[in-house]
Amino acid sequence: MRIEALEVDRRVRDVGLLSGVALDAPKGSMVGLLGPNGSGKSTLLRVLAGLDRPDGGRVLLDGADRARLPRREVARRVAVVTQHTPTDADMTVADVLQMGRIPHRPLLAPPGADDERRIATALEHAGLSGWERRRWTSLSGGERQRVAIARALVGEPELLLLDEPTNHLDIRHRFALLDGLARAPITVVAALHDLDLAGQYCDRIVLLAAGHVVAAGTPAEVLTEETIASVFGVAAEVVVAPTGRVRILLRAPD
Ligand SMILES: Nc1ncnc2c1ncn2[C@@H]1O[C@H](COP(=O)(O)OP(=O)(O)OP(=O)(O)O)[C@@H](O)[C@H]1O
Repeated sequence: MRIEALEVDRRVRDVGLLSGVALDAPKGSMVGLLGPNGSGKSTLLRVLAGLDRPDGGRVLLDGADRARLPRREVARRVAVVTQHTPTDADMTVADVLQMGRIPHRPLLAPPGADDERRIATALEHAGLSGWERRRWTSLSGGERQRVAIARALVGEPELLLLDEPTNHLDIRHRFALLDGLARAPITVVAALHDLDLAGQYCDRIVLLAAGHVVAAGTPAEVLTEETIASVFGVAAEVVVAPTGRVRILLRAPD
């Protein structure tokens, strides 16, 4: 599924959080939302996810205004993982993943064997095989993050919106997650803080600062030493591989 943001504005009590933001994530692409703290990444993801309404502009899903699409259809096709955990309740991991299957069942229908098979597969991909009966409340931060992403994927979405999906993950699981997402035929829009990971895995990058898009394009176009210095105030060494992947070495201030 393709998602586009056209001239999106978002205001809260007359304070502009987003202003004229444009984004285009073609079907199957992985788009990274980058920017300093408070630049508007989460705000934009919430608007893309339909959790907040834009005060101006539009969000299109495969060319159709998302505000006019039936909610259940959007819930079946689009999954969102915010920074808030999916539940505070004392549920099992299997219960949490069953929440991701709800839009795929007739209303009030109980889970079936097919749901259970899909849950087992999603847990296997998350490296959590056999964790169905573990209590959600007993999981570590990184384990919860992997379960939250597995819950999103178990609904087999065409579009996945992720807010800092790697912030609790160890380095091996960061690579495993981004590698899996880059290979999957899903469109992904993810807010990320790790410029080096974004440079290696994203097809396109949208760089925000103070609610505006300051640069958008391929990692090699956006993640230049000049742009990193001016937007983040950090010196970096950027190496672009022949594959187009970008490696970024950040330098500690003297
Ligand atoms: N409900 C609100 N009322 C007032 N200001 C808000 C509200 N929600 C967000 N903001 C402000 O909007 C700006 C953008 O916030 P947002 O959470 O989108 O930033 P971010 O880029 O995701 O930041 P971070 O990297 O710290 O997660 C911040 O300055 C934040 O304080």
